[in-house]
Amino acid sequence: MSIGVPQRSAPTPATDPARAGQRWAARAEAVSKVYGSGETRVRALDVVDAGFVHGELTAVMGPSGSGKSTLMQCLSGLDRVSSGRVWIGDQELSGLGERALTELRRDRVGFVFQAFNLLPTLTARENITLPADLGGRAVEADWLDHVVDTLGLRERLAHRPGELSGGQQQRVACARALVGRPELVLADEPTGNLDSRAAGEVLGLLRRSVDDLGQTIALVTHDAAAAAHADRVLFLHDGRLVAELSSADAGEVLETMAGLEHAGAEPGGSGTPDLDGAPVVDAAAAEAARTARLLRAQLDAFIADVDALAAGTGDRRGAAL
Ligand SMILES: Nc1ncnc2c1ncn2[C@@H]1O[C@H](COP(=O)(O)OP(=O)(O)OP(=O)(O)O)[C@@H](O)[C@H]1O
Repeated sequence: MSIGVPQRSAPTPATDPARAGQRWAARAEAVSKVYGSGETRVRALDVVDAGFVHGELTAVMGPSGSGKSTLMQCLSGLDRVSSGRVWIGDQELSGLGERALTELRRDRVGFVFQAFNLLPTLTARENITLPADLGGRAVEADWLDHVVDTLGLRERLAHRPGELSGGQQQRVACARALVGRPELVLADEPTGNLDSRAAGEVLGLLRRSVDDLGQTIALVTHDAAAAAHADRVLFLHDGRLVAELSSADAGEVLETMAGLEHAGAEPGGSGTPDLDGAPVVDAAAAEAARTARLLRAQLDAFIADVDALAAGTGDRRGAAL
């Protein structure tokens, strides 16, 4: 498959006739995201149209710096788009204030990251129910049982993270993301810290959570074997959506990635400077900024919960902590 570098992304998901009637868990329409200004200006996303079909596992691939994490952050409202529109289900994000965005993230989006982000002093069960406990929502016991059994965690519920393997910790993080039945789970390099056996286990359970639990998952990965678990694979290059594969095997994914790198992406590179000769933004700094934004969002959620508690609507916090 040969990959050119098009001037614009693939057809708008909402208007593409081939996609008529699809139910979108999330979509981005003509989304651009620009970081910085002047010489350090970087166009991380450049008029991207991308949709995530309800009940499917969609992988997002592309060379380093191609905009994968930025797309995930814009989709989840962790970052504001510079232009374009984003929906979670039928809720458009652009008109929402910070508090409404925080609540939408908490109630309708589940996150799984490379670092498992479990609280070390809580048991696996307490970690899984923490978001619901913080939000003052009851956990449906039958659903919790179903998720725990699907993920093979029944025997580990009383263990703390330090007593679990990396793969088991990531399964707990997946259960935490799934138990609230979010519209969308965003999994950003969830197997990046795992050995190949544990990675295979986690990918298998993400697949089962789509097939058996009806979940919608967006999976950011560098690994062609991981992307081969997906129903569709979207490829970003220089901030643009440049290719899409359905039910691809690892060989087809690798071939497409090779085409992208041949088209001029920097493997392991660190940016798409907007101006010729502009300084390249340091990837570690971008990662630190991303972590800071995530922590900020968690803090916002915490503050919103405290406000709810003060208003008498969030009475389960004490039980969790
Ligand atoms: N907060 C930020 N400030 C400035 N530039 C940023 C910021 N976040 C990302 N970038 C830049 O935007 C571009 C896209 O970054 P992004 O992290 O989305 O890429 P990626 O495809 O996820 O890369 P990787 O595979 O290395 O994680 C890069 O050039 C990056 O340096």
